[in-house]
Amino acid sequence: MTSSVLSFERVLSRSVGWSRAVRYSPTAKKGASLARLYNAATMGKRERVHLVETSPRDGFQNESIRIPTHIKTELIDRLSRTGLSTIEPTAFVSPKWVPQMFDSEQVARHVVETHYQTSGNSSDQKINFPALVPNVTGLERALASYGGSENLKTVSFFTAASETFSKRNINCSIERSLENLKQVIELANSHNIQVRGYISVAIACPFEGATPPEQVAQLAETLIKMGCFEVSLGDTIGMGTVKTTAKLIEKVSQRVPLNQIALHAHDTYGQGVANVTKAAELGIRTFDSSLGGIGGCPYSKGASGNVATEDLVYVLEDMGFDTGVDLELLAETGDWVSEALDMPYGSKAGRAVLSQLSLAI
Ligand SMILES: CC(C)(COP(=O)([O-])OP(=O)([O-])OC[C@H]1O[C@@H](n2cnc3c(N)ncnc32)[C@H](O)[C@@H]1OP(=O)([O-])[O-])[C@@H](O)C(=O)NCCC(=O)NCCSC(=O)C[C@@](C)(O)CC(=O)[O-]
Repeated sequence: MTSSVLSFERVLSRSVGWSRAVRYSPTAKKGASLARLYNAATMGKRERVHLVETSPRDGFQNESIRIPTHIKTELIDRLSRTGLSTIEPTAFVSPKWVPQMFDSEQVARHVVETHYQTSGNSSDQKINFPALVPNVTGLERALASYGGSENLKTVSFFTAASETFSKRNINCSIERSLENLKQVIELANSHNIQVRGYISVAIACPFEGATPPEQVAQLAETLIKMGCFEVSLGDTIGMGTVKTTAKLIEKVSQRVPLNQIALHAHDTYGQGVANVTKAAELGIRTFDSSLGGIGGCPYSKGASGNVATEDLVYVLEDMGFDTGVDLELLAETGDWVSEALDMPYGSKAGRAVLSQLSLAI
């Protein structure tokens, strides 16, 4: 059965590529179930790329309306069923600075209750839910809300490549933020928690202009030497192009191994997918993204959303990578959250998948 289905799709794939063939065969419903067969048949054979879903945190933090906690938690629950292995649920920053994070404790508690203890669903427990923390106060809050390091496996710390952005975002110099990181790493190490490091404005800063790649490379090396397991390069205002992204990766990879570098692309100038594609060609295998491309940074005027997760799944699968993510479920979730928040659904790939599905009904 499986082989005949696969041979049917093999024919289609000659013209449009495997992943598209299985997804977008003449009957999209059939295509979707064939996609699952294809994924099962090729599991472990395609190189894995790791997507870090940031919509509940990065996506929501910039929204001016106060998003009810139940929408945040339902989004996390829905995302957890799509195959994503890392979902950043919330940030333990000051709600005076980012009012949307008024309910970090409740969101974290929901994650633990639903996905670690009571569900008994082992697949959910494979998901990592890292909390964003700016300092040791944030880490302490995260530890308390997650019920300890048994549940909190990873935290993400953030600093910036420009002094002005650092001051605006976290109210301190880069040097001071590294002192905060030192404290965070000390406490995290004592609990066996791994620390991821974000570097904002890695390509351009809204206040200081283009960021010299060498400056980012040095900072990235410092973060790794201090104990971060990975450094995520944030194109916070989405000004990066294929050219500047490639230059950045070239410089950073001279100091940090490629497997410890992630790209956090924003799509402000419509370059997010192209930049991720380039980075993947250059050997990056971890990408941050946000469902439906929602999001931005409250301290960077005009920074629109992250690159859409749906668009990345579409293009990376077509490049032959295994994202582990079900694009159809993702698109349905994107559609749901857009409706729940009364905003347009921002992923083109997601919209196309949904329209194919509605045609097939
Ligand atoms: C960093 C702080 C907290 C410094 O804020 P501050 O006011 O300079 O902090 P402070 O250390 O002077 O303390 C002042 C008060 O804040 C409290 N405080 C201190 N720390 C915390 C904490 N963790 N949680 C809650 N409260 C905290 C502290 O307890 C004290 O309370 P008070 O005595 O006045 O009642 C503040 O500037 C802040 O929260 N900034 C938020 C920045 C933010 O969330 N930005 C968006 C996320 S980063 C991002 O989106 C970029 C990224 C990662 O996605 C990558 C990219 O795209 O570039």
